[in-house]
Amino acid sequence: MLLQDTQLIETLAHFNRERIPERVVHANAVGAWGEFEVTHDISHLTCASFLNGIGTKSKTLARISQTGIERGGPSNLRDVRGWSLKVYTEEGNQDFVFNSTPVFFIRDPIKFPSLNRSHKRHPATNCADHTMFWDFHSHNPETLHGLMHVLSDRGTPKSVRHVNAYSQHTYKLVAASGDVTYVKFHFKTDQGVQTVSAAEAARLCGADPDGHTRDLYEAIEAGDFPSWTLYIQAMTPAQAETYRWNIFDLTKVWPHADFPLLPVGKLTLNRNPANYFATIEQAAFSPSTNVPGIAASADPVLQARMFAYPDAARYRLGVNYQQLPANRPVSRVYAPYQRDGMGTIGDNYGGDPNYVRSALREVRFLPKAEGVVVGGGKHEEWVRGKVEDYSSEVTDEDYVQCTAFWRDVLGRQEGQQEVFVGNVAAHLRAADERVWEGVFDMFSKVDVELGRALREMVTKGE
Ligand code: HEM
Repeated sequence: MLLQDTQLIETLAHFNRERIPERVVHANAVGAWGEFEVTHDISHLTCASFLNGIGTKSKTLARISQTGIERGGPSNLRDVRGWSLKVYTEEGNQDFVFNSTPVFFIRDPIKFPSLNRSHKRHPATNCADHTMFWDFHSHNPETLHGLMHVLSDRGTPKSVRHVNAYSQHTYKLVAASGDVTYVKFHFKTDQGVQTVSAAEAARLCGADPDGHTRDLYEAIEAGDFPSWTLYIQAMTPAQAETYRWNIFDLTKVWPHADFPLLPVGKLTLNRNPANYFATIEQAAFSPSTNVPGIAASADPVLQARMFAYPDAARYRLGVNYQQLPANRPVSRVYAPYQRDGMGTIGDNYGGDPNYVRSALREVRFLPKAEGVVVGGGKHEEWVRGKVEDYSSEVTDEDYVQCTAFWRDVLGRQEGQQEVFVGNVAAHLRAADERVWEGVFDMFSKVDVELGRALREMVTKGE
């Protein structure tokens, strides 16, 4: 064997470099191409062209993931499902990077690495560790509302076709006038929310670890296209000023009785990617990727995410990740001031001026609406506020929606309160006894009876 066998050397060398860093969270996923169609007019709320005109259709790419487990892990593990959608519009890409629970665990973004580490592997044993899971959650009880959703049977969906997706954050819709409406987005599955029991999920993790991946692929191949209906909840800035809940706190829902769901459109997934790595692994989604007419709110977690995702994409896929086929906008983007770098694809703007304000080639920028600042919207950036250290202290008010979930959601579904206590107890029993008391206390604040039932089940080992 000689080094001159170039084909051999190239083949082995390339094989050694096949892996790219997997996502630090949401590594395990399925995905598909699809189409979004506007069914209801909201042009008075947003100038986003893909949302204007009933019947307007846009191409999409969806990626539905599990948060904690590494790439290739069993698809039935209890977890929050991530739900990302890229809409390729004539004004550039619109990314929705949502989750399957209506609320998130934290509201101070610096806690995000801690949250995820407590769900992942212990630094010494390299095993999932229930003690650190409960140690984290019982000492950061703002996480409880999100946790209750995951520990109900919603944490073990039947398939990814049977999950809803929620923005959790408040976003802004911006009208052509610059007027702002605060919204929460909801994609509701048209297949209906369906779940499996904890016991069935555990069985499937062994019997069919790729179950959800195959389910979506085979449904699409068979022409049984899954779909979701997009709704918004809409609130004016004036309503936000006096609303009971801080709309920038994503541990809270807006009850539908206060802000009903308004239908907007329908998403259908109708084509499997020809190649998983090229399309789904190399896709990069970010809450900062917004078209004119959709903008981020002041939610500090959303603001932090707008840094985190492009940063992760540059690390994972390289500085030119926006040029990869899955991420490339379909509309013409002319940005000759962003060029070169590792993995440059295409003609790299040829000899066009690479500095601003050249007389050799005139560049016209989009006209700026009167009073509209970067990020869109007239309203919020004009409000004077006080800059102060952010606090995520927990008060009794934080338990109110947890209690409502326990009594009004689980309590109205036959047997679901018992299922919930059983799910929590089974998980907690595997944790060190030193963390039990804190967990009983936390659940007692939701409902005294819940705390008592949990204590009894865990301590008696029933
Ligand atoms: C401070 C809060 C958060 C931070 C710092 C954060 C950070 C990240 C990072 C670094 C990734 C990997 C991105 C990549 O490698 O391309 C990711 C993925 C993801 N996150 Fe977050 N995240 C946060 C909160 C949230 C919230 C609130 C949601 C849902 C509302 C969410 C949904 C997702 C989804 C769906 C993915 C997978 C994206 C994909 O399909 O490629 N995350 N997150």
